[in-house]
Amino acid sequence: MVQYNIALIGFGGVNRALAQLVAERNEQWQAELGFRLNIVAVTDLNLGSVVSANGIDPRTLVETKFETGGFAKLSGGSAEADNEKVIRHAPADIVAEATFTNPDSGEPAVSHCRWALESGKHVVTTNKGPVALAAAELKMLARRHHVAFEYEGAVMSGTPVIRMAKTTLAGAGLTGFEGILNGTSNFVLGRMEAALGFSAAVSEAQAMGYAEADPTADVEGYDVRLKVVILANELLGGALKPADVSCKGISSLTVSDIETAAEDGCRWKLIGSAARDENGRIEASVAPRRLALDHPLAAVSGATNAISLRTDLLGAVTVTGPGAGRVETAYALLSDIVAIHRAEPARTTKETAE
Ligand SMILES: NC(=O)C1=CN([C@@H]2O[C@H](COP(=O)(O)OP(=O)(O)OC[C@H]3O[C@@H](n4cnc5c(N)ncnc54)[C@H](O)[C@@H]3O)[C@@H](O)[C@H]2O)C=CC1
Ligand SMILES: N[C@@H](CC=O)C(=O)O
Repeated sequence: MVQYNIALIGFGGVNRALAQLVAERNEQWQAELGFRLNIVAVTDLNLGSVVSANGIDPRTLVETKFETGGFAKLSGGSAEADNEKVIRHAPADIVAEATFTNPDSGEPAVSHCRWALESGKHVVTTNKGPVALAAAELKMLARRHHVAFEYEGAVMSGTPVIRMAKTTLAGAGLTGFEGILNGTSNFVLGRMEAALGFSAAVSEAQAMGYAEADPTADVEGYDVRLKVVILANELLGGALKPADVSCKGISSLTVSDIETAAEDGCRWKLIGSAARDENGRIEASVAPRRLALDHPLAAVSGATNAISLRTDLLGAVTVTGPGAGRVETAYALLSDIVAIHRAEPARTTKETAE
């Protein structure tokens, strides 16, 4: 039986959903994917940390109502998150980083990834900060330590974009993209179309688990800006920083703007885009746009995202699917683990007797 020991860093919506999936689907994964997951460590700023080489029961993790510092009550638990010690020394093969995204420095998530890679552990993350702001360093560390740095969920949650474009569209001549890349703002715009106020719509998005810890990042476009940087650098060979991407969010749009657009047969959408010109220069932006209803992105509703990848050989290839959500994003972590397993199963798997 192949089993990966996994450490969860940050125990909010996404990693909690991953623990729930482990509780429910390990047998199915073993049969279909050829491995199972064993949670050996969890840290969270509010809850503390817990480490157990034999594994922590995922049902206990998801079903217990922990108070602040509550992991101290578990065997091997502490009220302190102690991230560096846990990441460096827990007996994990894979570290799943899902703490909050810091759009300015990427910290502390960049350090979490760095500690894991330096100690020979694979990293899977949904956190946009390390990917947008420190990908070059973290990829170099991963190569040096013969481990993987995977981050499919950093863009469009569990909907495959980064790996799909890099592998399945290799050679198609990608020259640019435009898309709806933030589930919260698209959800908010839809609720405002139904005449709900801006703040109430944002509160609904928070309750659904779509929004960032600080939803300003969603509605001011900063989250999309990080995603545009990630896609431009990963898919168009850019070396963009957030400051290279002009950025405007949806917070200045009023219900009246939205009604006027509807009267004109249009709909407001927050669009992230980038294009490479013939000199190799990349222009990238984030801005609300009034789209005619027959535009391919106009019908994308709720927390759904969509991206049109412009290619030389195929024209536009459009992918649509969930752009946010706890389980949807936890699936992205699983897809990263599947990629690690398929790439080099002999490198890190632990063969244990059944
Ligand atoms: N929720 C979603 O739909 C998506 C989320 N993401 C990203 O995934 C990450 C996790 O998202 P959620 O689980 O929804 O966020 P969340 O806010 O529900 O959970 C984050 C958890 O990290 C913990 N945390 C914060 N700083 C920490 C630290 N220094 N050490 C240990 N724990 C710390 C918090 O206490 C919280 O429990 C974020 O970076 C987010 O941007 C990416 C795609 C979609
Ligand atoms: N807050 C983000 C979550 C995914 O990145 C969003 O709403 O899209």
